[in-house]
Amino acid sequence: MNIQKLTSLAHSAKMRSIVSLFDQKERVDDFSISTPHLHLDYSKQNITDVELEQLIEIAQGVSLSEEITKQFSGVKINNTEERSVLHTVLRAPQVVKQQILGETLANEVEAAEQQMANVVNNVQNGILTGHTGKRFTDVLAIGIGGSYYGVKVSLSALEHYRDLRLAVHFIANVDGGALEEKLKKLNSETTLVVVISKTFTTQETMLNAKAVKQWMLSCASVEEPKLNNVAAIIEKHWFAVSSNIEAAKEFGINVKHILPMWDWVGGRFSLWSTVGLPLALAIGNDNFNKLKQGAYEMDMHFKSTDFKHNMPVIMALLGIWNRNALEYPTLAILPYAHSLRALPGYLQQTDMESNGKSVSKSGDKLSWLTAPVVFGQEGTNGQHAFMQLMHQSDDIIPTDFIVALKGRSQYTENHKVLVANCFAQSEALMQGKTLQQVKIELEMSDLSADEISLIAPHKTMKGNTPSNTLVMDSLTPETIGSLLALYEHKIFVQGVLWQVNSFDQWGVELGKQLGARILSAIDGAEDDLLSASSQSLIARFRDRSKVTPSV
Ligand SMILES: O=P(O)(O)OC[C@H]1O[C@H](O)[C@H](O)[C@@H](O)[C@@H]1O
Repeated sequence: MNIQKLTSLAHSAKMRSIVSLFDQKERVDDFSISTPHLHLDYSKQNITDVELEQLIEIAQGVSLSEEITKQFSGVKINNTEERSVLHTVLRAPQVVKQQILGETLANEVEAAEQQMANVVNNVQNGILTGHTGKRFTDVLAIGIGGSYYGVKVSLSALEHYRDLRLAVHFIANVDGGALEEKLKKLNSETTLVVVISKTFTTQETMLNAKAVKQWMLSCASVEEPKLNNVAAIIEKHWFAVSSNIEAAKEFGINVKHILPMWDWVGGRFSLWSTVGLPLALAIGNDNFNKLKQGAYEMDMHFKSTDFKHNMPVIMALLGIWNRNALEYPTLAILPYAHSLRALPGYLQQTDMESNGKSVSKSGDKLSWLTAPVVFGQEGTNGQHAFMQLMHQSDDIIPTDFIVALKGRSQYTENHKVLVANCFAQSEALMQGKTLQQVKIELEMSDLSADEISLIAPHKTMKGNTPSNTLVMDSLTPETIGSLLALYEHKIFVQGVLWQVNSFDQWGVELGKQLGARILSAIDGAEDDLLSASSQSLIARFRDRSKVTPSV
């Protein structure tokens, strides 16, 4: 990436006000893009036509079009793991699957989709039941990271589409308190369990799965002594989604209940695969397919639209502009929809786990910074908390505002207020309030000149915070599919510009390895290579929890 070019371009941008850019008459039209399900207004970004053109040239300079083609056609762009990155193929029509994957693999994928659709139909129709013949009323999905966030965000976004006979619960955290709280609410006789783990080795997921198995078996032995047949209970109630079929079998899961995953679909992009089972159980096959259709439409837009009118490309370039040219280190995600409350968490994983890197694909140290720190919360709650800092500290925090024009509840007045708050915040963050404006306002009050001088600086707002506003008509499977695919592609484009491998996560791996070492140390193993701080914390824990050495 031509970082010098970016830095020199940013020189004048850093000095000017975003508001002044609106002198250009057609700015709102020129700085907006519509796709079948989404509308992006990026006119409140601190950027001009000319600068955007230069950014597009930078993108062309790293052969972005060719990189897009490589991704969609299955070239192994995840070079450190020698893998293709083909989540997009999962939402494409069968004929495209055949072209990209070849006939045999495409047929396997189709068979897995059919298997999943059958499970959904059979659970919803009461053909698949628990071991006592009762219908399933609850689904407990056990998984973490990419085997959790995508399903979680879509399920809360599409709550209105949920089959009310079936509630879906998640266990991701390894905290036993979370597990206990969840299990208290469940009836083991009518609970279907799905263990989602691509590797089927993730410590948290495996530990939780074992605990839930134990719970289910102990409930059965208390309530129905005659039916205390371990294999039958696990066989009927348990499902697995994994690419490690052997490990799932070993766990005791009925082979017919194991749905395959593919190593060419990364965990954080896997919602479109059989990982979506708990979601499909909740919203039904038709709606799940509509979600995929919405994503596919975004794929088509991304693949076939020139960069200037390409929503993911433009969002990516704006992100690069804010991060590397204007040097803003953070990105706020503010969905003005309670149903999208899980979006910031989901994007923290997809964005930061993908692009939080500092070496290029060929292993060279980069001379620019990559992914911003992503954070956020549902609006309007954030307004009554961290947004104070966004208005008045000297840090500028670029923001994505996301809102649906039509609400889903009967409380139309609430929805109007919600939307008004969304639009008001982007305006306030851009306009700010000068000392002069505050003083004029205060002069209308009873305050003395001295009091005005004292209070006025406290009421000024810096403004000039850039933002995108992403608007959809309403929250539907298609719009949510499009929205998630939009961010997937934005992240991909940024990875290409930053020249990183967006599809590995070695940093997370280190945490996993050290987690195992610390666990052994807690169990009594000597580990002199651990820091004095960690050794002391381990000793304190052993002392307080009376751990008996097992090694
Ligand atoms: O699906 P699993 O194999 O259990 O992996 C779950 C998660 O593990 C790690 O945290 C990875 O960084 C994630 O990308 C992955 O989604």
